[in-house]
Amino acid sequence: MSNLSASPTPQSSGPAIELAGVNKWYGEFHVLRDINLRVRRGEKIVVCGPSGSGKSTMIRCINRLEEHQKGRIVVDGVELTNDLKKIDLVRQEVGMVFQHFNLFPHLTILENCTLAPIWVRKMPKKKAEEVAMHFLTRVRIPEQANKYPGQLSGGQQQRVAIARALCMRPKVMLFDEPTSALDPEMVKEVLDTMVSLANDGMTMICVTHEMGFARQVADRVIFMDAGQIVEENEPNAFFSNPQHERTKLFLSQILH
Ligand SMILES: Nc1ncnc2c1ncn2[C@@H]1O[C@H](COP(=O)(O)OP(=O)(O)OP(=O)(O)O)[C@@H](O)[C@H]1O
Repeated sequence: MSNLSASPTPQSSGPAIELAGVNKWYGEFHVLRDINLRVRRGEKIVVCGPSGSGKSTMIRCINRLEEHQKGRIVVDGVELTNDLKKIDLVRQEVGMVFQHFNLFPHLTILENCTLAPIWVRKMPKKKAEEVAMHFLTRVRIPEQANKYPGQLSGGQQQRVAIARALCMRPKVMLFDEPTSALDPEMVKEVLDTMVSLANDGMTMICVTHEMGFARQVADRVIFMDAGQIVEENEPNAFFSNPQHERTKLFLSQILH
């Protein structure tokens, strides 16, 4: 199993993800306004901003859980269009971890992890189980493999969700507030797992208000407000010298 690092070898050069002039409306509501973002391979981006600023919508557009109406989104060289084959392909390349884990409650932890590799990647069951056990070990819960999600703590369930995403061998991992539904004592165990993925070279976009995590792993912190990227910078400069009044206000609220 030594070839199963969390981060697969990139297949091509160029940015891992590119958003160019991306706009999205929910009905009349203009939720994303001209988003431009290039994410390098191996780069770690932390996205923060007030509630309702469009953070989740932006990352949900990247794996096509939401559809943008204007602009371009390119993932690993493939532009997202309405071509279903391309969408399937992109979903396989982009792992997503949600706030509320989204595990299947009636499947065991092992079955949660092997479902997509078997049905989508057409991996033989035995191999899928071997891969699943590798990643459950990677997130330090191999002994939970035969339990059901309801038998695990929130922190353990979120680590299963991370392992499940890794089993698809994604090139990019998207995290949408992965710790905000957890009790404080479980936050650290999930953040530690994310730090270890970051150290392994995984390309990551994380919507989170865990600013300690941002300081520790982010190459760039992005601040969104009212559907726009208002400010971005490397963490030291972002935290010590925010430029926009909106960013200053936000940081003063969450850092105290
Ligand atoms: N499916 C939807 N239909 C209509 N409006 C939506 C939909 N999803 C989100 N919105 C609205 O779009 C705006 C942006 O939502 P989004 O969830 O992207 O923000 P966010 O920055 O991630 O917020 P939070 O930090 O609270 O999760 C919000 O005003 C929200 O109410």
